[in-house]
Amino acid sequence: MNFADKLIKAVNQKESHACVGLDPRWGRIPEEIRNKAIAEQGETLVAVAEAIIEFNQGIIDAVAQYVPVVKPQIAFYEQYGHQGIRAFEETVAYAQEKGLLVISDAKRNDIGSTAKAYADGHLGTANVLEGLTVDLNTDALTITPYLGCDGIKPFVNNCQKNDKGIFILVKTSNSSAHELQDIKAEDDELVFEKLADLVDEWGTEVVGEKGYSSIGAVVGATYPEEAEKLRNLMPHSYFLVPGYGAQGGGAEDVVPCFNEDGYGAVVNSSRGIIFAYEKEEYSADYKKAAQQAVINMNQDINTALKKYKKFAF
Ligand SMILES: O=C(O)c1cc(=O)[nH]c(=O)n1[C@@H]1O[C@H](COP(=O)(O)O)[C@@H](O)[C@H]1O
Repeated sequence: MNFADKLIKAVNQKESHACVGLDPRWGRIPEEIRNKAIAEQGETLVAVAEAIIEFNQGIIDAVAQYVPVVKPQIAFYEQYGHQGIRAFEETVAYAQEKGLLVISDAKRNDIGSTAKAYADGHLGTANVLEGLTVDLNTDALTITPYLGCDGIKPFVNNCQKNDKGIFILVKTSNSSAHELQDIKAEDDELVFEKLADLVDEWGTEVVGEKGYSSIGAVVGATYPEEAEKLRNLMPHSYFLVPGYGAQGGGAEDVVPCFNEDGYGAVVNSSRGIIFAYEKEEYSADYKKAAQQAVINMNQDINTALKKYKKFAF
């Protein structure tokens, strides 16, 4: 099944457009988890990996019933070397075991021949031995577009071949996004609009039964006006929408990322969910807090969609 169809099926099952970002920060993992890992493994990177794995598994158990997809950002793992990568792999495997789709947020790209290695590692099978599986193998991957189409093709090929998805950075959520993305390109079109045209074009071969392509776009919740334009430029692309919660984006801000059919975007929140236990209004138990935060986020988004879109849960 095409990735976009898989995503929509999962969205329908959970009645949720939310994505939980698994971005663990050592100092914000509950103290009892950190202390236990250090007691068992000493002050080592093995302890760091064990703490991350236990924390993530707790979050996954708490939210799996309520969201279709999770997004581990690989920077929070690879900073701890091979132990961090082990934690990433075990997190991905656990999430998939619990029926969640996994977007690997690794923002990859390179010249075509190197991009193929990235594509095979994250969205396929490294071509070494028959039957060898790759533990980084996720359902979708974030991609930077800077190198042009030869760096994109290997990812698109693997999406087609292996029913995977990609989300290409089009309009990012950060405050300096405009420095490059809003530069005027040809015909007064801005760079991010030109990118949107390309994403739409790259997606034409990978459209699923529900009318959405597996070639998606990253569009920040912090730019609702631009999102409206982008929705029109890429009617068949699914959007990954970061910036909700900790970066200030709210439910009304993400509405323009959706089509009238009530689909077309998954909204990510990382810190707002996984560290909800630090806030007074939530339980001090990090799992209960994450679960409540996700329930609130679903309600928030579904209510806003009901108000503005023809179809919604
Ligand atoms: O590709 C992304 O996911 C991404 C793109 C973007 O434009 N902005 C953005 O914040 N992200 C990621 O989305 C997550 C946002 O985390 P919170 O701000 O904690 O919700 C982080 O993993 C970011 O790396």
